[in-house]
Amino acid sequence: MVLSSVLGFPRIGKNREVKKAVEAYWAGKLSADELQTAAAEVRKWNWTSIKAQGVDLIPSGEFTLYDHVLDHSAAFNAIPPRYVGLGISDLDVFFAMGRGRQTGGVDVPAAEMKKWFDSNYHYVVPELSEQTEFKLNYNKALAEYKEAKAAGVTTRPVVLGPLAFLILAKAGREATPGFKPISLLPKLLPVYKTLLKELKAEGAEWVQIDEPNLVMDVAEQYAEQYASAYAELAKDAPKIMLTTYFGRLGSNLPFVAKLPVCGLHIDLDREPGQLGDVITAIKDTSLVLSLGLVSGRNIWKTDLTAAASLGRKAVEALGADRVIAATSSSLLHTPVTLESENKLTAEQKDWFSFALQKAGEVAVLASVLSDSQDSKISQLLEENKTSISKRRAFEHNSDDAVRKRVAAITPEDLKRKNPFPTRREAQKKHLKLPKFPTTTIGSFPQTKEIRSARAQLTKGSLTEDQYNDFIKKEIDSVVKFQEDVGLDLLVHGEPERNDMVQYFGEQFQGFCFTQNGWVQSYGSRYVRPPIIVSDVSRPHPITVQWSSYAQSVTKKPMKGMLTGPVTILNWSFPRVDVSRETQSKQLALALRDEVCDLEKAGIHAIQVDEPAIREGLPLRRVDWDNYLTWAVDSFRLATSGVEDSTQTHSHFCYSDFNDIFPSIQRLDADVISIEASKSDLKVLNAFQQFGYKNEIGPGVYDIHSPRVPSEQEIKDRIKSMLNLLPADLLFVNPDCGLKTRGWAETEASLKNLVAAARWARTEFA
Ligand code: MET
Ligand SMILES: [Zn+2]
Repeated sequence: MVLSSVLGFPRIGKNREVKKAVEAYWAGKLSADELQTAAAEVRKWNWTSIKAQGVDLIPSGEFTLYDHVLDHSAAFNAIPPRYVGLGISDLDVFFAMGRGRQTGGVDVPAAEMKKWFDSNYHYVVPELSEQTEFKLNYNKALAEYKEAKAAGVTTRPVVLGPLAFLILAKAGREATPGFKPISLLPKLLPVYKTLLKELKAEGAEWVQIDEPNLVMDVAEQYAEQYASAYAELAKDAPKIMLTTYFGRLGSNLPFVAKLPVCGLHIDLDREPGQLGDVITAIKDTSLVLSLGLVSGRNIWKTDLTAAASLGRKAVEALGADRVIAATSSSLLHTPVTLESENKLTAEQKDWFSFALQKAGEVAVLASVLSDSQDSKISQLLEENKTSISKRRAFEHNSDDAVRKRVAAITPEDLKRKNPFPTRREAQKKHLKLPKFPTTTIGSFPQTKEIRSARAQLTKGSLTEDQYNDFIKKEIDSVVKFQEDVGLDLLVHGEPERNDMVQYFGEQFQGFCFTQNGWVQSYGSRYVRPPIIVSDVSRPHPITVQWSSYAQSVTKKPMKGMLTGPVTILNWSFPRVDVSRETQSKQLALALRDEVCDLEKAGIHAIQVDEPAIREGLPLRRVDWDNYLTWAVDSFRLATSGVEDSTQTHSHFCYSDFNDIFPSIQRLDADVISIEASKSDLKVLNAFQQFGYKNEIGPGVYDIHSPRVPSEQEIKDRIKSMLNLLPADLLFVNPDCGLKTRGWAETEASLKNLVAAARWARTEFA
């Protein structure tokens, strides 16, 4: 019989219970016990709900209060020395690593965060060195397996594999130069062995071990380590389901097929084409093949008929007992349940399926593949066929004007009028910025008042006019604040935006929105990605009224603020009937009109944020060029309609530039701001090495943490930046927007930032 399985479930709670509990705990309003109780309730709801959908293999252990990679670091005692001996509880150490801590005499920044493969989820990067002493501080997989059992649900525990853990890790500050985390594999394996042995002793039949790096080029060089590690682990463990996702095994398949595990999971949502090769490679083994047929990354209802016909190939070749119908990856990238949506039309609701509905889909698929004679199953399959054909009919309704405009794009549309040096002179005259100009990345604290005004507008208790007046007052005070603090290039603060992507989606044609479609981005930060459902266009100017209002209340230059085409695409749930490239170009054209309108309205610095360009990078290098070409072209299409004197900015919240540097250069933004505060400044070497000539603002402090950087810290930062970058190219700014911060720390931090920039002006005059 074909079994069904879910690889992981959203850990945020149906009503964002986890966010609420975690933040209440941080605020001192909830005790640690109360927090754990709230978390346990969410876990129980997840398990019992997945079970009620008829799923056979239900995940446990992947739940987290912050990040699942951080859970592993904490459980394995991979705690960097700066978080040890602080005299705080283990739970607080865990949160200190995730978000930094600055209370009661303790002052530690957060550990580095990175994007999880090509998703918008961020994990906390493990930091290892020769001194790391792995031990199993606690067995989370075991604890949650038992907890589920007590709740009446038998689960398949999930752990992140040892190779993944080490490949995702970085060398800590204590490590000697040249240290490679992977060298710790022999020291780490005993911990995994204990963990797995305990699971087995407790009766766990299967364990899901995630090794997502197996879909990347990097895995090939570790073929031997995978082999020896799994040979070791398989000795005394539940049956291991080696789990890959987000891509194809490709060249790694030959060695993966030989690993001594009991099952292999592959992603057929992203890479349906790999099924044939995988079947051939494992046919003569006894491996169980888990088919990722239901997308863990998107929200479209699965075409069950198509999925079943793909699945049938595996059943025919391997037999039903060796096949599992599964989600392609963990469902943590999808919202919890469609049941929470009351505003979507019946037509729209019928297009989608969220995590809980996807659990139902794998159960139906497994029944179909097992040739179930159950009339309920055939009825569900028929209903699914009807939904899918209705959606196809909708998809065929295109916006011809938009399609024609995309088809008519010429190389000239992608070019500024003159090269950067010429533009720079024009901009200097126009903007009159001092040396080491200070600016921010755009957003200022999104306070309770702002959120409540927005909620009142939605409810109708504030009229549109009242709301607009409120936003204007907000802009007044943010502008005044920046003048008082002494910043040079101002922003309006983005108070009108619920989210940098959602806001634009709401103004564009072609999007649809959920009320509760929250997805975890990092820690307790969740986003609600818009859904692109049809061709995209801009029916009217969007930000012009706010930016020009802001400019009207100050003499200092105002920077307009837009979200870039690639980021809007990557942070939305895209269509699957049209290529991402086409969707990106449609967005770029809509934004190009907005950029030109801003310029016409007297805004001469315009920032188009592309923080998501990098995470959209395909996982295999051979696929990079194609993506980078259309991604960079989209940015250029959006930004190149302006005069030389208009300064274009872009912003990225990451710092690993080396491998995509030529593309960053090809964006040809006049100024870019990047994250450089949490990582060391090695990143700037690339700018030096590649001869980057445009202006650049490497973030001087980390805004993801409430910690206030001292003036001295920022001066030191600037000083070390100047070792690598010419003084006349340097902007001074934080490393990202301030929307998640409070006013008190924002004011203190920016005052220090301005003071440090002023010091630099005299010091390096
Ligand atoms: C995630 S990048 C954020 C950029 C945006 N302009 C902001 O300041 O919030
Ligand atoms: Zn950012």
